[in-house]
Amino acid sequence: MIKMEAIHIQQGDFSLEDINLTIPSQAYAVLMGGSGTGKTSLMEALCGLRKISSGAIFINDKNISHMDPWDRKIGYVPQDGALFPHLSAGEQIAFPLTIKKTLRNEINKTVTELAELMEITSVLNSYPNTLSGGEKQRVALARALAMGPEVLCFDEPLSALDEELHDEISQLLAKLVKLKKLTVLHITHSMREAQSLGSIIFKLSKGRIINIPKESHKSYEL
Ligand SMILES: Nc1ncnc2c1ncn2[C@@H]1O[C@H](COP(=O)(O)OP(=O)(O)OP(=O)(O)O)[C@@H](O)[C@H]1O
Repeated sequence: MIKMEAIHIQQGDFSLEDINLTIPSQAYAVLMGGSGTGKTSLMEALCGLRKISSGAIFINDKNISHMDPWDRKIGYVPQDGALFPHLSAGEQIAFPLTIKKTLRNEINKTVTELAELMEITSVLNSYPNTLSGGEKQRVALARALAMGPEVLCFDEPLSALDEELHDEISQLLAKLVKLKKLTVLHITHSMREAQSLGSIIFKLSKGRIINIPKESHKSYEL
């Protein structure tokens, strides 16, 4: 379970105050809301990439508010995947494990397993500039899974993909999350995406989190 309690974020003139969000274990939560409402900021706070001024964040009742990002057991796929241009696909997947000084043979085993799962074994030695859009997303996903996370965070993971690829990666996300029994927070502007993947849909609007009941997803004005 993810619990964000009374979160306050201040950055320049923008602030979020008293944000409360609960996502049950193994739920697939989708976060929607207008541009600039603070969705990415909230996700980055959860991942430990943005400072919170006050409040607390729990994962499965453990207070992670002051933990380093790599200790939070959260896999993060930022907007556009954010692959490192100078690392091969295999090195990208190995990266979080290298930071944690994992043994080389353990790293190799994880990279091999994740590459098989993501069907990217043939491109492990390729660099991002030669990967297709779908391959890049698969590498970013594999990298997010490398540390064996309990939670996955996706920031608009499908928005840059064409329709065919959108459906392919969308199905892959749904499959992975079930297989690995993960709890998910996924940001999107697409209600279609939210409806097809989400078990819970939240909207961030005017500094408040609103839970959109499942039965009213279709008619809800975003
Ligand atoms: N480092 C920063 N310093 C100051 N202001 C920032 C910083 N990062 C983001 N902001 C501002 O915080 C607000 C929220 O940004 P954020 O990226 O969280 O919104 P968002 O809901 O994810 O938007 P979008 O849907 O367009 O991606 C915006 O007004 C943005 O300009």
